[in-house]
Amino acid sequence: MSTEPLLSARGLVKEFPVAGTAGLLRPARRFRAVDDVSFDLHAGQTLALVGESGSGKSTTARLASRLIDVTSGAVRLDGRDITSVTGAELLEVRRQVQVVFQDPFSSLNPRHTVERIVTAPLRYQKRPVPGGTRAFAQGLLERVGLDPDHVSRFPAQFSGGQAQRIGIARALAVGPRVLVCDEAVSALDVSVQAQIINLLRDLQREEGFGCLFIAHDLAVVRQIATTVAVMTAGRVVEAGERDAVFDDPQHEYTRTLLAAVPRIRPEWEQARLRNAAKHEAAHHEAAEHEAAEHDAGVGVDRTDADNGPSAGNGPADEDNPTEVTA
Ligand SMILES: Nc1ncnc2c1ncn2[C@@H]1O[C@H](COP(=O)(O)OP(=O)(O)OP(=O)(O)O)[C@@H](O)[C@H]1O
Repeated sequence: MSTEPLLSARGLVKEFPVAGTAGLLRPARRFRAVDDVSFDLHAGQTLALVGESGSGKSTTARLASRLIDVTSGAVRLDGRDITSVTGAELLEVRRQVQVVFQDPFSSLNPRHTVERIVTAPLRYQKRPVPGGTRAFAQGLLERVGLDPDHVSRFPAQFSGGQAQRIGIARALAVGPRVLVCDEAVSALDVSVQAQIINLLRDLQREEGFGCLFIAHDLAVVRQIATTVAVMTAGRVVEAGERDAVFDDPQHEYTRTLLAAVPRIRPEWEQARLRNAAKHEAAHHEAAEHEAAEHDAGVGVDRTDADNGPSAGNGPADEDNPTEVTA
């Protein structure tokens, strides 16, 4: 790859204090969750971080998006170290690097309309909403394949897949250059996962963002990744082009990980997937029905949607209740 990376990490280390180890004479012990991780992400490409639970993928993603601070190492956006920027510069990093979380429902405020949710990043960024909040929100919904007339609905009126589309719409609102998807399809049924992956691929083609895609499911990674970094115990043990890693794994751990993936889904799992797809369709229908009744009978109070105190979707934002800072 000859072009400069959009986002790069060099020697990332993150240590957390180990609870209950400090005493009067003993300093707190520290656990190294990320240990000397480096990677490059290029515009228009998807780098997947894979590995078993606890291998340090999410912590790496959080370091790369400045949701938590590094213990040491550097994260560069367009060649510029962002690990210690503050104020307006950090705000700009937050605009350029947006995150889509695993559980769409817990990352969307249930008391806010979709219109308010997807435009929150603009308020956080203190930017005007081009063309007015409603029209802008409708445009975002269209871009992620949702009905623009549903802007006044609440998260509970959507299925899991639709809710994740809302999370993606919110991330797109401020024109990010990097989209960090932290297990963004893991909570969804497999048929819905495929739809969201297609959506992400289409959006990436249109917008050219780089995508840091965190997943433990290798079948999902194979569908979306350009390059893959395999993590275990906080370290990257193998990295390279997707097909090279999948077809000719060099590290023993990668081989073990790949061997654990069933190549052909057994009949019982195919049946489960068919049922899950049916359930999702039924949920859609029920949600549609409920929403139609709601739209017809209940006035939606949007008085605080556009005028409230500067809401946003930064790490401590009310629209992102699951986000944490260390
Ligand atoms: N805030 C924290 N304080 C202490 N330990 C943490 C913290 N965040 C993560 N860890 C630990 O760091 C290690 C890596 O966690 P991380 O969530 O990055 O792994 P992961 O590969 O994303 O796994 P999963 O898919 O289960 O989230 C784990 O052992 C985890 O318990």
